[in-house]
Amino acid sequence: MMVQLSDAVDELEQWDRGVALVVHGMGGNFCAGADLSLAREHLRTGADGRSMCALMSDTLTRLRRLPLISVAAIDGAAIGGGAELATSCDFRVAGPESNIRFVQVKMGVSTGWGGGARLVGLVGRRAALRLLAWSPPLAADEAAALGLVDAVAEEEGGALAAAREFLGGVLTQDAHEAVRAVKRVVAAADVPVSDRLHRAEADEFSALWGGAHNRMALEPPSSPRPPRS
Ligand SMILES: CC[C@@H](C(=O)O)C(=O)SCCNC(=O)CCNC(=O)[C@H](O)C(C)(C)COP(=O)(O)OP(=O)(O)OC[C@H]1O[C@@H](n2cnc3c(N)ncnc32)[C@H](O)[C@@H]1OP(=O)(O)O
Repeated sequence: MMVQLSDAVDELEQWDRGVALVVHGMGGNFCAGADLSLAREHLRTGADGRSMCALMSDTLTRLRRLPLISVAAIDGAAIGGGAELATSCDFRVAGPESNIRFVQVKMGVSTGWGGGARLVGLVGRRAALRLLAWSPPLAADEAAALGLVDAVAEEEGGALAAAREFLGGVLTQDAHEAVRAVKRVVAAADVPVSDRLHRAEADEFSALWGGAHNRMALEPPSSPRPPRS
């Protein structure tokens, strides 16, 4: 999935007539983060963790810098890397029963895909630290109150339709080139800072990935693991 996402962003970078993008999940959840089976079997060391961060940080940064207005349509769970993916979009629209949870600390790591730095930008320093260090599951209305979610759909399963509605004004006005231009202007504003912060975040992540706490947290639920909350 990580490679497929990177390939999809490659394609979107070539889409010169587009104005908007909605990122959504399938099967009732937005995204459950990294594939835990893959991580258990094939991503065992800090060096593996660094490679994963390099790919995902690059992919999500490129997604964020596309000259398209991007909206994450969040029904169900956005967990771990899934929460980081949600922060890489320009806006988030969530179903009323959805939840966003940064479980990284429970997994024995920090954020590593640039989501920590983006979260500070979205909700501020104190709220970001609370969401990252305590890992509470964040309900849609609480996320909206923090400014992490921009609109809450009327019913669960309705995030995709609500995201389209949210974008309505941008899609109907005859100013595609101008919208792409303002998105490029906004995206350029955070380039030097975000590149430096994302490298530091990947350093923190890879120093912890593959460590004892992380290995235990990656075990299947039937095995002993640290409590999540
Ligand atoms: C390296 C990045 C790192 C980070 O930065 O944090 C991560 O992203 S680590 C991954 C963090 N994600 C999780 O811990 C997700 C754990 N999963 C859940 O909380 C729940 O499964 C869910 C996503 C909320 C869905 O719950 P529900 O609808 O009740 O379904 P199930 O729990 O029965 O799950 C169905 C099925 O899917 C498997 N599953 C779920 N998440 C993952 C995952 N991340 N990787 C691989 N497989 C996952 C789950 O094991 C079930 O499988 P089966 O038992 O075979 O049906």
